[in-house]
Amino acid sequence: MSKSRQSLQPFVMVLFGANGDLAKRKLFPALFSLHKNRLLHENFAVVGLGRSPKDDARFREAVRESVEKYARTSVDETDWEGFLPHFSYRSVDINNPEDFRPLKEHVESLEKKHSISGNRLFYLAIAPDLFGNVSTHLKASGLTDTAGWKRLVIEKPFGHDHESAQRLNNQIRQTFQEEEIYRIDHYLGKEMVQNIEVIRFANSLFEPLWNNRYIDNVQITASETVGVEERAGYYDHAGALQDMVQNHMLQMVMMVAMEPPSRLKPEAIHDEKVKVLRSLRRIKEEEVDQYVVRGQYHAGTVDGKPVVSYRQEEGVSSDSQTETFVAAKMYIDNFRWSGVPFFVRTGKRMAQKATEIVIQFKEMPKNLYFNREGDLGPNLLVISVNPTEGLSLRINAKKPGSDNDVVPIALDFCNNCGVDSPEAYERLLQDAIEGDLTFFTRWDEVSLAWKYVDPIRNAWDQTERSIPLYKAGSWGPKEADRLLAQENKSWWPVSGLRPEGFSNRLR
Ligand SMILES: NC(=O)C1=CN([C@@H]2O[C@H](COP(=O)(O)OP(=O)(O)OC[C@H]3O[C@@H](n4cnc5c(N)ncnc54)[C@H](OP(=O)(O)O)[C@@H]3O)[C@@H](O)[C@H]2O)C=CC1
Ligand SMILES: O=C1O[C@H](COP(=O)(O)O)[C@@H](O)[C@H](O)[C@H]1O
Repeated sequence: MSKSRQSLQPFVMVLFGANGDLAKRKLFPALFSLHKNRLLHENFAVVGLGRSPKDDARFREAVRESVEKYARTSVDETDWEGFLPHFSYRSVDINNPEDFRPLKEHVESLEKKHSISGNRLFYLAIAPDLFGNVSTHLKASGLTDTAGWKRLVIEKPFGHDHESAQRLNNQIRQTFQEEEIYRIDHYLGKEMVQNIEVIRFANSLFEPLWNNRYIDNVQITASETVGVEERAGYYDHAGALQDMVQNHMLQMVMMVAMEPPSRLKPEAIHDEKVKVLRSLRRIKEEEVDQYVVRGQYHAGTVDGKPVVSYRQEEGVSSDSQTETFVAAKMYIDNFRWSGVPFFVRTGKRMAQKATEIVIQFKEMPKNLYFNREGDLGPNLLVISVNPTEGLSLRINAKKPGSDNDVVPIALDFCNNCGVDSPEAYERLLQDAIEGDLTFFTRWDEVSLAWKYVDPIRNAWDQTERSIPLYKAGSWGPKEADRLLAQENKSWWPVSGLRPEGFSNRLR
């Protein structure tokens, strides 16, 4: 976030879904942080839209409450004066094209009032079945005919399979060009996910080793302790494959595996990411069991508290076969990665909340040294994404005072110890306002990601076998361990690098 305020642009944000959970928990606090850190132009306006009738004063009150509850930055009484007057509210039914005409008049009046020269950011924080209609009505009403720029920020899920995603894309492309579409994957707004490229391409130490000659396997975990929460209506149809693998997990795979881009420009970066997906081995329906494992949590204990099974959660069907856990073995069949398995796993109600990437390097060609257990442990590079952000390089060294007793030591770096990193939504909102597409997903990425997951979904939909269960509070079903055991490997325990664990002490 090194932009100077002079380079910032005035804009109107037209926020569909302004009474919703996402707006409340993420978007208003993100706007507040950007404003407080002087990262928004003084001339900006946000028009919140929802079905519920509300006046501007009530809406500003709701914005204020959400900022007070969820903002990461401190809030002073004096902050409101310069912030809340930028917000207004209109009641709009997205399914009623007539409602878009008064909206257009309102946006034009805001532009006049705040001296904004037509830059319009349309943000869809609404249910996915409304995405297409909004885009169509925006065009028909003339809201997208503007003297400045127009951009569409669209939340996930982008379709529920390749066909529906293609349909949605065709529909929004009637109104917006590809370079005007900002498809959100909030993992790309995370500090350490963005850092992967820097770690790889700014260190001569790593890049020569970043290939199948030196890397044995890659493991990516995104584990959560929460269950389905209040989202059963969506989740019981989506499952972890659609909710996490099609987007966040594959995005992390792409960041680890991509070739260096020719320039640090969105097109060049997206081109390299897409090449990874093109080389990603597609799994045929009949091969799914070889490569992918699913699971569903049953009752157990998480963080010391008893929790119910997935099927007992409110809104979940009592015989649901929806997966709340997925583990997959992926191969990227190109020169760099041929033969290196990428193991990914994600699940709800697991033992610990952690997103972590482990790069396991190959063993030495010949071991001169041994540790107490026998062979030396491999070198590991652990990129901790969430909740602690950091890096840990595990190497072997002589135990102080011993002859040749070798112990693993960790060279640790903590990115967010004592400092707060910006929230993913802050970064992404700022990028969308500034027109930087780098950390949004391009259509060909989304399309190829669906082509990877669709056969898996089809195989699971057709199987008569019941879904394997795992105990809430565990690391998932046993089958996930077998996926690695077939390759003579095992999951590294999630280190969940904690602030107090950061030191280059002997482990
Ligand atoms: N919540 C989260 O943490 C995350 C959400 N997302 C995605 O963000 C999007 C929004 O999610 P979320 O905020 O949880 O959803 P909510 O259900 O909480 O909010 C949806 C909003 O849409 C409005 N709305 C519904 N129907 C209409 C309509 N016909 N016309 C106008 N407005 C309408 C509602 O307005 P009103 O209340 O006035 O009827 C409500 O404010 C979804 O695509 C979701 O998948 C993605 C990642 C995380
Ligand atoms: O997109 C989603 O991500 C969250 C997990 O995000 P994180 O930033 O907390 O790791 C997940 O809970 C949710 O089901 C999914 O839709």
